[in-house]
Amino acid sequence: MHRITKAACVGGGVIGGGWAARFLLSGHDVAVYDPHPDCRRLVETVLANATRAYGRLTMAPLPKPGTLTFAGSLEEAVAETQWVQESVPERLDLKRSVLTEIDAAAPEDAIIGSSTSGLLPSDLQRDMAHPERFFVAHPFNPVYLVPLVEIVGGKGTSPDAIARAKKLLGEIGMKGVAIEHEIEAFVADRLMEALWREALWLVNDGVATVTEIDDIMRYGFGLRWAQMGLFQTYRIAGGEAGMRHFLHQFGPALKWPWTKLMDVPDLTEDLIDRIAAQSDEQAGDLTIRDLERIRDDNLVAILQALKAGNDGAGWGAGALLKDFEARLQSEAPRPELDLTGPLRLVETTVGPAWIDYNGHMTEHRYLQLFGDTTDGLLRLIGVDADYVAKGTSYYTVETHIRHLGEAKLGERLDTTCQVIAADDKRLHVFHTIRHCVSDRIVATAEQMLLHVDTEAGRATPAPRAVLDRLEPIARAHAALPEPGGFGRKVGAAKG
Ligand SMILES: NC(=O)C1=CN([C@@H]2O[C@H](COP(=O)(O)OP(=O)(O)OC[C@H]3O[C@@H](n4cnc5c(N)ncnc54)[C@H](O)[C@@H]3O)[C@@H](O)[C@H]2O)C=CC1
Ligand SMILES: C[N+](C)(C)CC(=O)CC(=O)[O-]
Repeated sequence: MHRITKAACVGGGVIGGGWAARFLLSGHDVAVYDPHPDCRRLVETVLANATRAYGRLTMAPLPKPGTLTFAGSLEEAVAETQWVQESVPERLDLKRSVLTEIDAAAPEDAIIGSSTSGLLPSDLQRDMAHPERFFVAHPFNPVYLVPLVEIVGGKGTSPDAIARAKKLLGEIGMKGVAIEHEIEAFVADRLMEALWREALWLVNDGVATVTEIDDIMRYGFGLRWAQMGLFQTYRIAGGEAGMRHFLHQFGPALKWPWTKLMDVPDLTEDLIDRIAAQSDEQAGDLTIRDLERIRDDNLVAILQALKAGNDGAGWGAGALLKDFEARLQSEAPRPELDLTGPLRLVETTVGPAWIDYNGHMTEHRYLQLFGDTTDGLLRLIGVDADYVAKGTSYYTVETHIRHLGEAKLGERLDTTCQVIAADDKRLHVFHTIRHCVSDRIVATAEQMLLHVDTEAGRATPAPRAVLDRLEPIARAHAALPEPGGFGRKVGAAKG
């Protein structure tokens, strides 16, 4: 099966840069071809934003980023690639000629996607010698955080290309949704256009300002859409009687004059001036770069919240993130076992969702980090997802955390684990969280875990295979100095 080792991005603007970042941060090499003189700076700016966002998005060990190169020609960029993504401006003639050039130069087994927002794939592939490997892969800005890609084949596209695209998108944490029928603007932009048109009318008619419309979305229905979409949201709005009742109750309103959707407002200079001026006022002092960072932090927080949703099983885009993290965990190279000191197991960045009303990392995130550290140790001794699926695992039965410093937004932290003692049922560990830069200790945790039969809910001896990995660590750590704060109990000094 084909895997991506190198991707090419032809066109390195907002979207091409986003694709490049997505591939690079998933560990794949990327060659960008874009004749724009400022292309390198623009792609590197997108990559800097993406790297910052990824540091906050996931606790899973990210792969070593791929190598970014800027090719001097399209032919050079697409050489030895498995995926070529075209993201040049939205003009049929330009895209057609660029795609035909890509088709002539790319390796035989490479697949070719176009980022077009609405042009028909059959029109785009018309002049290609190998149209079967071409499809629309319509992404969403920022490509490095929003996972959806609409995959649309044209008349000449082979089902194999669509299947490969979906699989390869999964490897880079994206969700390829294949759309059977090719229509202009596909599905997402059809929906967004409808709303956009209505919003333009509301501004045009002086009913609402740009800020009011955005507030109405972000304080209201926009919150619902990110997690349940349109139909499931309305199903719930029908009460216990569900969708059928909802349709009967609100269906007649569709015939009332509630929308102007069928007409398109003229984008007169006057309307453009009005929207641009209101948009400037709305942004205030915030630059596009400021807004990008705010947007990215909010998207990260939303994705993390959705990952924790549905009782921890993940929901929607959060379930996808959870699967992506599981894949990263399983593919991460196992660290070299250095037994000369406590094991370094987790490195992470304090994300926005971790900050409390005191402006620093909130207490339950410490427990999360300590839990992730324990998980890191367990994976090292063979207790991974497959092991747990077979019916035994370790449960934490006691934890004592000491908070010794503060951790602020964006700071890098790492954790270590010292095994204090272990036998066939018990595992006694001492974890430490430090600031990566200053090495200052932020918190420690002492934990006792028991090896359990998860079905019976009772302690049971760990198998020899696990103990064979655990015991050498425990023996080496027994020779280390006792960590500061070990065995301390909670209590006010008696006066
Ligand atoms: N901006 C957005 O929100 C979204 C855009 N798209 C689609 O992505 C595509 C690109 O759009 P953006 O990145 O927004 O445009 P952009 O204007 O930011 O970038 C286009 C880039 O293509 C380069 N270019 C022009 N001719 C070229 C050629 N012959 N070979 C290589 N590079 C060439 C330009 O120098 C420019 O850097 C369009 O098809 C658009 O519909 C898709 C989803 C969202
Ligand atoms: C404005 N747009 C049509 C180019 C938007 C898209 O295609 C997708 C997005 O990111 O909203």
